[in-house]
Amino acid sequence: MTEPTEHPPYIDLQPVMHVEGVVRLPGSKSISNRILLLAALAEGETKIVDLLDSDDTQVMLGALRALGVEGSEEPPSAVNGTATTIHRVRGANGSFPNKQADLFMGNAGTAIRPLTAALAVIGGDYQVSGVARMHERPIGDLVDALNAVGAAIEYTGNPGYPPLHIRTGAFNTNRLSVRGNVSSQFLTALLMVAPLMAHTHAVTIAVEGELISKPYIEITLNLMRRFGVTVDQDEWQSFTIASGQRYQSPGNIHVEGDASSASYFMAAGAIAGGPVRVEGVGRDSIQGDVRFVHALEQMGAHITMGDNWIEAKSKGPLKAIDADFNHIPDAAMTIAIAALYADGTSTLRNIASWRVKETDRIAAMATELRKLGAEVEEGPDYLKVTPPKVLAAATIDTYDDHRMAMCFSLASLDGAARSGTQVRINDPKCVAKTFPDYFTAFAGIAHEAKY
Ligand SMILES: O=C(O)C1=C[C@@H](OP(=O)(O)O)[C@@H](O)[C@H](O)C1
Ligand SMILES: C=C(OP(=O)(O)O)C(=O)O
Repeated sequence: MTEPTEHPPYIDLQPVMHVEGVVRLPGSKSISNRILLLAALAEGETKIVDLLDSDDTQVMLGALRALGVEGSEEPPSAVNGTATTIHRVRGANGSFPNKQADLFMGNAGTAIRPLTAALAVIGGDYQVSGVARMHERPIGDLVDALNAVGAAIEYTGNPGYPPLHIRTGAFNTNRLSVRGNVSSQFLTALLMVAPLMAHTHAVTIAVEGELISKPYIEITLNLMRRFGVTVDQDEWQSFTIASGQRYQSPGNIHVEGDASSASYFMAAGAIAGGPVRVEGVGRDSIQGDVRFVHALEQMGAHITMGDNWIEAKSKGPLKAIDADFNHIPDAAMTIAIAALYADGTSTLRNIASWRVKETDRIAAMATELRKLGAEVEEGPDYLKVTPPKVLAAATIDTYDDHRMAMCFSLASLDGAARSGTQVRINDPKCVAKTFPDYFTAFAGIAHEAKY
């Protein structure tokens, strides 16, 4: 593997013969950004252990700092031989000290959506923006839900999309309604701020129509509970927050490893030998993406799980899969790559949300898989992948999408079938969104083919 130099335009991955090893996962992005906001809204100081350090958490930390929320970071320390980080957030108890701020949210959906809801409900004078792609990612369903009950949010660019201007509204409602078929993050955002609207009366949030990515709502409800707020759930249709509940710091809270980041190593083990073990998530995880390994099992991989680890190894060539991946949209991208090594055509269904994420992931995946020789059929909400007999060497474009870069590293895993051709990944640094050290971790389990 050629290590990247300063701002490398690409990284070349030599064909890998065998994978084996142990990877300690970085903290979960979804859990980290939720905990940061809940800790900021809570009463008391929260000590956060093993927060993810990546672009998405840095924008959340930066925004909270700009809003006057106080915090500190301790230098990493070793606990039982493993490096551990500690962040402290002093909760501002349901408000933000700074009533005016210009907030840059990068391309972090888990930051901009919940924070927009919090700013709208708390009130002030705030500008909220992101990178160019963030200004193409929808936020209209959330803005509509909030403005319908008295928020004062305006679009300063294109209607339906950031950037936003948020001013003080006048809330007096006990019922909100939100669409759930574009992103579950809108419902997550409303759930997280509902206690701030429920001082004197209960607040119910109704979901209009279909709700996608449901396991992420479970993460939200779980973490709200850890901060002292319980939600009465009526299936996936409505959520009620009883009055008088306030966020209280749980004292210490630990961030489990990122289950979506685990998917690349689990797939590597399933494709190219293994065993590969990830540490930091396991059967106790609150992240829906751990269910990714069930899809790998269906494809024929051998999976074992402990409370806080998962291990994957190959049991022979992978079998093609035809399944609904609505519940694990992020980890499902890894299945599209595992499909390159399967014995027939795989179909990933119900993945329309891919089109409004870091890039249009259905289009990007189809284009790049074809470069490797796969036959790909792309639909509005599905992808069909038929692998080639032998993967072609290719230069993969990553569209500023961390998951494109991480997924396509797995296309180097057919060392046995390919003599000396390589995969080039353009702009590998885009992995910094959630996993800055990804390529070092990948090199740690990858054993190159020798010719
Ligand atoms: O709430 C969350 O932490 C997330 C929800 C999902 O988004 P959608 O609900 O938009 O599918 C997922 O893709 C994203 O990476 C993280
Ligand atoms: C969709 C993703 O991110 P975001 O939190 O920005 O929606 C992702 O990480 O795959």
